[in-house]
Amino acid sequence: MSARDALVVCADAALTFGRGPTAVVAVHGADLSIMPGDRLAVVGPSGSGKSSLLHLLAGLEHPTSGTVTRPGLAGRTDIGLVFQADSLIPALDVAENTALPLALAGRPPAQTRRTVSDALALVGAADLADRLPEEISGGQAQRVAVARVLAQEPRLILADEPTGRLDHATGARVLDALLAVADHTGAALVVTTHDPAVAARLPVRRVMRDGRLLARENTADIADTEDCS
Ligand SMILES: Nc1ncnc2c1ncn2[C@@H]1O[C@H](COP(=O)(O)OP(=O)(O)OP(=O)(O)O)[C@@H](O)[C@H]1O
Repeated sequence: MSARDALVVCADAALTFGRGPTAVVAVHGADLSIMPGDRLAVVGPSGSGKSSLLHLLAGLEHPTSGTVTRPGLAGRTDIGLVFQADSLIPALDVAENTALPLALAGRPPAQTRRTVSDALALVGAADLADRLPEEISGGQAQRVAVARVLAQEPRLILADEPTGRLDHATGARVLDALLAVADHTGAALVVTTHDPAVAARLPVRRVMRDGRLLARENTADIADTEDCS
């Protein structure tokens, strides 16, 4: 696969918040390519710049210097985002929340219904379809957020601390759902986490420390982050 096949390419991409003496460099010149089918964990302690890097990949932030390009993506709809929590719309039930990207894209309701029920079944949330977000647990809500991404069929899934507020067992189910959805759709998957156990579920790991993206699969550094959540 060549660089032209990359979904996203960060070339010396930096992100600084503010100016002058109070400026915070959240990401120092990061070089990173996300290729189709990649499964990548970005692991590091709180404040190390993981979310900022993910926002650069997603185009939610523009690099202060360097570049972020998306040669292999047609547009924002090719990117599915999963955040830490609270991403469901309270007034919509689980099925409606899952259908939202499709409804916004103008997909016919009959086709949407089938996709939504398949997506909810894949993440183990089929029985929650009629419930409101306030009637389900945090872990269930995260699985619904993952189902919503599945319905969107993106080429790249970016998940920012998707298990951050969950206990280990619940977090593991959310990660199962993310991996199942990535496998089902063939999407590349990038997960940020401060939890080495979550990072260990993905085949490639990059450590972030003080805004710097360290070398691939540096397991000693991953172990070092264990107490830094
Ligand atoms: N909008 C912002 N304005 C100013 N500084 C910011 C902003 N967003 C992030 N930062 C700073 O950038 C640095 C990196 O933050 P970031 O949220 O990317 O780290 P993180 O590793 O994702 O941490 P966490 O796991 O706590 O979310 C931190 O010093 C943070 O305070």
